[in-house]
Amino acid sequence: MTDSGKSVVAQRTRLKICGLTRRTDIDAAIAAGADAIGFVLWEGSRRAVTAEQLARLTNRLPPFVSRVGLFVNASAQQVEQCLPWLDVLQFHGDESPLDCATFGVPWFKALRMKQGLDLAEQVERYAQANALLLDAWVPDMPGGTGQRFDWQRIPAALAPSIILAGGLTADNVGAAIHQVGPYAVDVSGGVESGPGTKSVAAMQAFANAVRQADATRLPA
Ligand SMILES: O=C(O)c1ccccc1N[C@@H]1O[C@H](COP(=O)(O)O)[C@@H](O)[C@H]1O
Repeated sequence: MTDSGKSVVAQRTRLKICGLTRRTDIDAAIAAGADAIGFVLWEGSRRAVTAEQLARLTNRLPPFVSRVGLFVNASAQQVEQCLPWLDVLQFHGDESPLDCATFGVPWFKALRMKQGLDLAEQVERYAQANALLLDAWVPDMPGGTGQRFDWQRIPAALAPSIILAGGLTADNVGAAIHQVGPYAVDVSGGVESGPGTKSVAAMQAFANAVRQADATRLPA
């Protein structure tokens, strides 16, 4: 029970697989059990897709799989042209809360965990976000670096609402779930076979590791 008297139900960890560029990889990600699939709409990425590719890649997906569009300091026009094919927006740049909320679509704000970042201040600043995504900080890189950060920096009270990202792999995601207990985990580089392409085996191994961790942490 919480202080408010509401019971807290431990939930399974949601899974987002990001940086998809091929329909075969999307089908395999969904078959592995992804709740959300991510598309990088920032041309600086080796995983970038255009709005035209996004439209093709998301055609006739099964229901209940969220399509997430990742942007880095994009113009409103760039975001708007992708909206018909997206359920959620993920912002990885210097977007203000107003920039993020302007489209009337659920959104995440990525926070890069630079040393000295005042996380409490950022949580307050982006209070209207549907979720905060925590990623590693690497100089001059907006994200997707394959680097981890120190998970001990995540306050326990914040953990159940965050999306944990940054350097996750099938080998470390179980420990991450046990240590942090995030709402969701997000992986890109850790399930790749090459620049912008995914490994079916790695996606399955990652999803299995998430389920395995949940099986040992949640009530049967
Ligand atoms: O994937 C990218 O190329 C990317 C580019 C710019 C910002 C974010 C990007 N990816 C996101 O970064 C995190 C962590 O990725 P990784 O697992 O460490 O490779 C994740 O949310 C990706 O969606």
